[in-house]
Amino acid sequence: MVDVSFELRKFVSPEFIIGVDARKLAGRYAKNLGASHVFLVTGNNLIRAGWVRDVIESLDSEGIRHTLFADITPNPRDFEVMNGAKLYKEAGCDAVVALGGGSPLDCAKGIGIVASNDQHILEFEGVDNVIIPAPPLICIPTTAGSAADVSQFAIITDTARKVKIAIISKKIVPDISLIDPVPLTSLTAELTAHTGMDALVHSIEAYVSNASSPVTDIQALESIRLISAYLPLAYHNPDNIGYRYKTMLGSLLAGLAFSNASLGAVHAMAHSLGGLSDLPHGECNALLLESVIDFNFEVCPQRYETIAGAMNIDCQSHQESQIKQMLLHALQKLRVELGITERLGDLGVTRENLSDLAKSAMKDPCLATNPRKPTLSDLEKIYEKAL
Ligand SMILES: NC(=O)c1ccc[n+]([C@@H]2O[C@H](COP(=O)([O-])OP(=O)(O)OC[C@H]3O[C@@H](n4cnc5c(N)ncnc54)[C@H](O)[C@@H]3O)[C@@H](O)[C@H]2O)c1
Ligand SMILES: [Fe+2]
Repeated sequence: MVDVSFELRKFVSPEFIIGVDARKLAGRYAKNLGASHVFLVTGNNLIRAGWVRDVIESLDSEGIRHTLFADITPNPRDFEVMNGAKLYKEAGCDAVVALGGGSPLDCAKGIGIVASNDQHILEFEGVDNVIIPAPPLICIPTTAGSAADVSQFAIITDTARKVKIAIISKKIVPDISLIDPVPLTSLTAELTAHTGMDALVHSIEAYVSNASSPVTDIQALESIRLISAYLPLAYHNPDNIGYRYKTMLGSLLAGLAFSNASLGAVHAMAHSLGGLSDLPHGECNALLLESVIDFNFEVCPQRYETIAGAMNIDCQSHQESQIKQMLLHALQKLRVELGITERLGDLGVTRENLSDLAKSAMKDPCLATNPRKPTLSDLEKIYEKAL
């Protein structure tokens, strides 16, 4: 039998440029992609912080027109994508540039596929349901979190069903990602914490995923090392570009890992929570992570021990049960240091919500790669532990 590590595997990633001021290359890369009129998808905080102005100046300097679209909320909604696609067509755009956290980036991915396929965004739910490629897409992430700029995922809220759907397709991998640590300096401490924990959960879930591979393992472990060491430093020193760069690098590596190894129960359950109660995605992940590890640990203790090692926890000569407690304790300490101390109950989730939350998490495609297969009642219990 062939060792599972030698099996043929395929990986997708966009072309990416990483470094200080990468955002200012938007015009040059849009020109390389043949753009003449860019649809610029972003959010109001990014306009206020001045990052959008930098991108517009860069487009102007190459003689590229733009139409601005910033009518987007966190946990982007289906109708926001549809409105954007309508405006894209009416304005006669031929490329998309997205600047923001995961929400504008995912919305931009959605706008692209709706515009090229003339379908409703919710029809693309699931794996490989995009037929016609989207127009050229350049992404500029402003959080060290979602890594939507390198992933083959887009997460959109189905407002009728109150769930977040996952669209997973090679056709929504951006063409270019311009990864710049500078925009991270306008993140509040709370956003730094939430988005950074999202990135850490990406790498942990990719590493224990049952679709992990030697390539994604290297990316995930280095990402865990970088984020656990530098996220607290960036949180306490928000203007330090060096620390911001390390968290951005950690987020990029996590993105490459999870885009190709997929995620797990934390994300399935966080999508369900975000759809029902519109809570910040990273915060949902942070509040569920320890309970999910408590559930998963027994099926892959070695993997979790390696994660603990990457977090600089000295596990040598400890038994499995002790290692589990040491890892959970270190994650709790990190979460508290980052000011994430509330519980799901404090955020308005009630016992009556648990059954619906568990039902919709059961249907999320991220659950398929969780190392331990949960039942509906397992998921309810995990939510309950975090309540
Ligand atoms: N596509 C994927 O692969 C993927 C992966 C993980 C999460 N997601 C999705 O991404 C979304 C979360 O994205 P996110 O956590 O990056 O945040 P976000 O885009 O939802 O933004 C959250 C808040 O941060 C603000 N913000 C973002 N960058 C800022 C900056 N540099 N300065 C000041 N304010 C800033 C935004 O204006 C917003 O108010 C969720 O919908 C989640 O489901 C997608
Ligand atoms: Fe995420």
